[in-house]
Amino acid sequence: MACVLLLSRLLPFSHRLTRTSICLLSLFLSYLCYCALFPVGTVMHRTGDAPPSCQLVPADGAKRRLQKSSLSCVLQLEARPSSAEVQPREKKPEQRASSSSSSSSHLLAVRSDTPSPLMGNSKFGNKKLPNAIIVGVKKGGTRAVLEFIRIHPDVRAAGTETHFFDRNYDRGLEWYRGLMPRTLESQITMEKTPSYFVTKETPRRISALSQKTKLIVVVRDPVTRAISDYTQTLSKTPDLPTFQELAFRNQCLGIVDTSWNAIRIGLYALHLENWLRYFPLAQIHFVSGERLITDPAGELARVQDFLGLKRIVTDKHFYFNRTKGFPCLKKPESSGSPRCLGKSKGRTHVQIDRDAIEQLRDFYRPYNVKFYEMVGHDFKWE
Ligand SMILES: Nc1ncnc2c1ncn2[C@@H]1O[C@H](COP(=O)(O)OS(=O)(=O)O)[C@@H](OP(=O)(O)O)[C@H]1O
Repeated sequence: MACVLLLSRLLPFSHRLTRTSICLLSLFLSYLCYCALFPVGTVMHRTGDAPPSCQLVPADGAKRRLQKSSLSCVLQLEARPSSAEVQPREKKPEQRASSSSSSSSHLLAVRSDTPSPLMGNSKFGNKKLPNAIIVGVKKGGTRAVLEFIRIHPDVRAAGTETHFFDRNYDRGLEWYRGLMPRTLESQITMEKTPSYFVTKETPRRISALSQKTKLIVVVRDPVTRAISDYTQTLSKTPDLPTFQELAFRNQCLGIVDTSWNAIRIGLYALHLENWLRYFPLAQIHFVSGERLITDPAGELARVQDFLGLKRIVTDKHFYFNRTKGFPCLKKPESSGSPRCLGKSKGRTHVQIDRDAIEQLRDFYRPYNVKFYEMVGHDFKWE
């Protein structure tokens, strides 16, 4: 109003203006003063409130989503730690492990073994250290055994290789336990890490934890196993030397390079000696990697017997997938689809010339014979 009075005095021709036009002008000038004193926005929202266009609205009962996703909305919501809906939840150790690409990437869905917090511990059990471990051998068929046995209702398994007893021992038992699924009292906890079989410290460490731990070793013709191992490494490292260059110190003289891991792993008798210093033979079960492919139900029957489980996994659960060339799990009755292991299982092997294969067969023969004697079973790797 002060502005209006001042203006009316300054205007020499005001007398010519009608009362109405002065009123209109004063209203307009009042509006200008008001705008100068209170810029747009200062009175729209209380501090801390999101603009209405950014508020969270319930959708589908449980989930919430942003009504509008403008950048300003996103920034405001990020600054609100209490808003659980927009905070990415921190991954649990087993989830971290599951999502990382491991050497044993597999198509079978890794089960989420951790129940939702709403379920509560009493109903869904506790995380326990494993009662049974598949300790080897690399490329023997360890993933197939684990995925087949874990369809048994009394078995629960860690989805990924923990490497606790070889690479992660310093992390401690609670770290290891944290990787395990929750189990009921009646259920067996399992894990598989194929490198355990050839790691010197592992048998001592497992026996120090529990001498009752049941051990499973999936063995396969060491020559085929070495070629499978090499094929896998080559798929990740294309400029690798040839198989023969790595397998022999001198191929003409038939001198095999036992320092190459792919060769060393196949010396089963030597590795087993180390295990027998800590565990009786009766506590170790050997699965034939070859029969696991031709008769998965038969091999799984023996695994269930060894673990003291009712024979629930039977031939009803398997079918032979011609495209894959391997047995796969049938569609479960409830839902889902048939499940085969992933692309890294059942690769086409690199072609190795017959002479090299014969030389390796000669090299492994005495070790194989010794191994058959030790375990009391002829695996017929000829
Ligand atoms: N049902 C079924 N489906 C696919 N693959 C099967 C199956 N049963 C056994 N196998 C054999 O498993 C071999 C891989 O062994 P692992 O799982 O022990 O490999 S790893 O050490 O975990 O990388 C894999 O070796 P490659 O054939 O050399 O790829 C398979 O021969």
